[in-house]
Amino acid sequence: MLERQEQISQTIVTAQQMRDIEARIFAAGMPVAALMEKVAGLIFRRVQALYPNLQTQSVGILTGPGHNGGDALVVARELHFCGYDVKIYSSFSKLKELTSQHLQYAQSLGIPCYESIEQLSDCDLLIDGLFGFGLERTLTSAIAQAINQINSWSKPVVSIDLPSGLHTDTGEVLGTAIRATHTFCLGLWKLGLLQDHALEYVGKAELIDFDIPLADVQAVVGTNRIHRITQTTALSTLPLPRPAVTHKYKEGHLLLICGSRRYSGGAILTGLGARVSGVGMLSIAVPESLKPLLVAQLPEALIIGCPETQTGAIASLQLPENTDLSSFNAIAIGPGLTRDATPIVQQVLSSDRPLILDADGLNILAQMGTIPTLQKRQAVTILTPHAGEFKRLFPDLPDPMKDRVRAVREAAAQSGAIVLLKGARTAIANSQNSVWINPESTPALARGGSGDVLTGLLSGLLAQAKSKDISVEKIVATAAWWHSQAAILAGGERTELGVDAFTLTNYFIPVLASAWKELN
Ligand SMILES: NC(=O)C1=CN([C@@H]2O[C@H](COP(=O)(O)OP(=O)(O)OC[C@H]3O[C@@H](n4cnc5c(N)ncnc54)[C@H](O)[C@@H]3O)[C@@H](O)[C@H]2O)[C@@H](O)CC1
Ligand SMILES: [K+]
Repeated sequence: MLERQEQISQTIVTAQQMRDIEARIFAAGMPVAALMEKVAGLIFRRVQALYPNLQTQSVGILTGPGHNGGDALVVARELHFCGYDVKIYSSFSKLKELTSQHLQYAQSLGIPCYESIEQLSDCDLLIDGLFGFGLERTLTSAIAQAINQINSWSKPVVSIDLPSGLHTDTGEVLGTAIRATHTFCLGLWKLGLLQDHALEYVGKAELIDFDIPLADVQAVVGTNRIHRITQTTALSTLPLPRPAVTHKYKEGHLLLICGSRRYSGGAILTGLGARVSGVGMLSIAVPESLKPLLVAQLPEALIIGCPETQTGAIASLQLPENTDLSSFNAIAIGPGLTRDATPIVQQVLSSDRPLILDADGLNILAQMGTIPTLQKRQAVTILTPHAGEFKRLFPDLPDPMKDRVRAVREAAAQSGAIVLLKGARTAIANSQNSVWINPESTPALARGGSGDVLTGLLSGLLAQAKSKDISVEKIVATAAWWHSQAAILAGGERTELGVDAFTLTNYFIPVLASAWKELN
């Protein structure tokens, strides 16, 4: 049972995939009306649990022409039988048959039904069943006006499946959309709910599991999956527990190349991010003048002072005796480098080591020509851009502000790299078309330096990967999960204003320790 829940919780689908899954269920013999009854019953019970004192208040039911409206009408009927004061808004002349039957029955019970949204203005709670994954065109005229009117009331709204007006895949607002307090996503997570620009409409999202057979999910989504990162997968990917007998070089040797005289903080934060990963050996190459600062902050790390350019960037990598790039399990380059360190980025790109590029590492790569440069690499490359860096790296690809998942997928396919596109819902793709989305985060992370911490953390985990047979994309996903969970914990204790990047690094181990305790 737990395994089923976990698999359902990891799956994200498009509208077409959801349609195909439902088609299989109906073809196997499940009656459409029975499924609607079952799903709406589950929604009704969640509404009751969320709003236990509503019996004295009134509930407005917004119904559209399709089965999303049908679901809402079943909820209306159940609330009515439980003694709730229910009102229905239905303004469509043509309804799907099942929806029409439910409306007819609701009216026969004496539930009032209105064509004007104004009649619901005194309701205490609204249930949004206008459109679900069947919405296919931009909303206009009367229905768009009704939605705008509803939003202007600022009442609690529970949206069924999706806030009406959102595109199921891109999360784009099609004209206008309901701003929900809660969204009860039905059966499987819809992709649009995990796209950045949908978030201000979705409210608190939860999944209503209605027992979709896993075989149908598997048959439709196959290997071309969009994964929702969960605590379970993240924890199973971490290099824990360690073997009883080991030593520091067996637990990963990481090289960070970062910092300049102008930007020394980036090097410190990347180092602190790597520290919390638990990596066995940490070496940090910085311009010579930064060495004392780094030694003071990270006494356990081997700080490599390198010759500097006139501007204070690293001029050449001067590794210790008996060490070359092949001594490291992973290399990360970028934070605080400045573009004057271009030759160093070129040097590490031509190495055969797993490589993480961030910040100026990405800007330098963009100047070199992202795709042709990366196609020459044999070893794994991970890019961690925000939207602006993404556009510089991949100027010809779809705008990451519009459809982040499509953008990151194409970037990975064309470059062969694993691409982590930062955002409120960070999306990660590999060149085999698989995608991972981090479903929880906090705006507390929107400040300078938090990306440097992520780069350090991710690099430290990647360097330790040798000791466990786990795919690199899962490690990237785990780093994104851990990073945001630490920020959520920090934000909960200190408010969203209290999570500067340095403070953030103190929350990684507490958040992990409590998740690990829960598991064991
Ligand atoms: N098929 C089923 O039995 C199940 C369906 N479910 C519900 O059914 C929903 C999907 O149902 P449907 O496929 O009927 O789709 P929807 O209920 O999302 O709406 C589709 C209807 O809206 C119309 N429409 C689309 N865009 C429009 C626009 N811009 N302006 C005006 N009308 C527009 C379409 O012509 C169609 O009649 C899910 O979101 C979910 O709520 C769930 O209950 C699970 C089971
Ligand atoms: K809806």
